[in-house]
Amino acid sequence: MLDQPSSKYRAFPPIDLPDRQWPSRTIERPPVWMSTDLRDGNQALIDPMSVATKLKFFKALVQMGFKEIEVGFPSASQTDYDLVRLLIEENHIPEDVTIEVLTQARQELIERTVESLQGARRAIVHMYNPTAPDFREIVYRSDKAGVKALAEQGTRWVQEATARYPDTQWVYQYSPEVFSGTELAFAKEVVDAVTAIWQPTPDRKMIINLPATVEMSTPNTYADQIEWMHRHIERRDSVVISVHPHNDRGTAVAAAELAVMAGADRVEGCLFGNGERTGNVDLVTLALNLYTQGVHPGLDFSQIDQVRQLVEECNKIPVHPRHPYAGELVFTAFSGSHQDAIKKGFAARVADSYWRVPYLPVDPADLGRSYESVVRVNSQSGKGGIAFLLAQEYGLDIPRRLQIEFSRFVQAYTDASGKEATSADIFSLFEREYLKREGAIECRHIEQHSRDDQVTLALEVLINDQAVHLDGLGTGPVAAAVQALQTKVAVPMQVVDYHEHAISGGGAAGEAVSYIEVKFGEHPPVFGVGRDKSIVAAAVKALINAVDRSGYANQGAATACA
Ligand SMILES: CC(=O)SCCNC(=O)CCNC(=O)[C@H](O)C(C)(C)COP(=O)(O)OP(=O)(O)OC[C@H]1O[C@@H](n2cnc3c(N)ncnc32)[C@H](O)[C@@H]1OP(=O)(O)O
Ligand SMILES: CC(C)C(=O)C(=O)O
Ligand SMILES: [Mg+2]
Repeated sequence: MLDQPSSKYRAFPPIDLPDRQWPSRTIERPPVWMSTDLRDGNQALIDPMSVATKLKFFKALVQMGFKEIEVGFPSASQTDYDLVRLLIEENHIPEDVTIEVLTQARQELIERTVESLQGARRAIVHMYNPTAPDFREIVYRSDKAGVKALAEQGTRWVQEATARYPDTQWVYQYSPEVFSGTELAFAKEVVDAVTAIWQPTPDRKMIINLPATVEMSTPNTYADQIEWMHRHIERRDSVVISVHPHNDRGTAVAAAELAVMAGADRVEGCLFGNGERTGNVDLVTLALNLYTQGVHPGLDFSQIDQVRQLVEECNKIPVHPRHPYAGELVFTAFSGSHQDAIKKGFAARVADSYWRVPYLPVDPADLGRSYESVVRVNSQSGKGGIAFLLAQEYGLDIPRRLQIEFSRFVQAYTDASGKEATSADIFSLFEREYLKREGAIECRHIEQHSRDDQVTLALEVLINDQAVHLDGLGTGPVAAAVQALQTKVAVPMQVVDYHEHAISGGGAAGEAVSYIEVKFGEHPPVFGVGRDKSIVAAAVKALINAVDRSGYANQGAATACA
């Protein structure tokens, strides 16, 4: 039993912002994205990345469209230092991409950080110091004045160090670390003091990053904090407001979205939410959330599986199968009613219209994911999913009542195995029962002649391994085949439904398939299915399959042979 928390934890106090504007805003364009996979993400890994791995990750981030990438903490790690040198010396940084590096507000670290960036065309130097009360009191044994003085002093050190390399276009980023827990008036005081020293202008902006270093409140409170800063800080037109939400409460994505509505221009995060503890905000989810609202995020996740594989390989951390957009199972429906709705949604789809497939917030094809994974069949599934797989993968558009009949075979199979039935399993069950049934009656040869609206059929069939010749006459091939076969069936046969179509996909493309539903005497109808290059042969095979499955062929054959 959990202890009573009220004497141990305090609620985060609400922000006094009665005229808050963000709740009625919408996001109409993407923020500037900054990937900190190679810094915040990397510092949280069990095995931090090597230079080679970081380079591979960096190139992939560039490919995805990131224009700002935090590549490391070069004063802390030789690997990070070497990576920065490699990126610059081997020209791996495209013209429109800016690398960023992090440093504490310590002079020797700042000097080495700036030194690592020598020769860069443009670079962001990111300095941080914690400003929240717990950090002032517990970690730094300091006070507000001391923390503010450190921010100011650090900014001057960055100014002095960068001035030594005038060929680089320097961008300064300051983070009041643990902004999420800092008194707003004090956060503003520190930020204003920093911008007063750096003197950004609208043409030479600096970045003020307001991190939820630890996520401490509901996302609306973070949005209030951001809107308050957006409305109160000095030199707002010369500042890019950036947010850096961590996910301690599991609401970083919501916090980032509301923060952008509240005035943030830029979002820092990691792919799939890697990062310290519960991670940084997930940039993939944020970007694709925008995409599904009709706003292009400016990042390319059109091959999401490849992105996921790369990140899993570099971080050595798996992406959860239910992770939004990218998880292995997120475009998979197992349950019958979901499959049914998805199948109907795909069937009703009109090209170039808005996406309206029930249960699927995004078209898997937009993320390079195939439809085959959309529907998977287990014992929770119904006819809809089974029919969907047969249609998508084998081009079989089976009629509704046949779906009901066939789903019983699949249900028996999944119940017995306790496992998922793959589309190959389902197709093989379908073949075993209909298309390649090894029954008592089999078609060997068909000859058709037409005259005066009448069709004559000559059939060679095997009944219980005996060759039999049958003739039939009718208004069409199906009627002629019924007449031919009736001589071998003990009860009257009546075709109650018939469908045929050409197969457009799968291994049988170009063939025709016929579905026939036949009533035998007073018994419930039975389906037969036939497939052949010739539509007549497909129809005859379907009828023979129905006769065979009905069980009356044996009786009829016995009678005929007698
Ligand atoms: C929220 C974040 O993600 S912040 C980024 C965190 N990332 C990292 O720390 C990864 C890389 N860091 C490191 O490798 C090391 O911390 C180093 C090399 C930077 C520094 O190492 P050390 O000098 O051994 O210090 P250590 O790691 O113990 O840091 C604590 C000291 O730094 C000081 N410090 C911590 N952060 C800052 C800061 N932002 N500015 C100034 N001083 C700071 C602390 O007050 C403490 O000082 P003290 O030793 O006088 O008490
Ligand atoms: C360095 C800062 C921005 C950080 O990672 C954090 O506060 O979480
Ligand atoms: Mg962080």
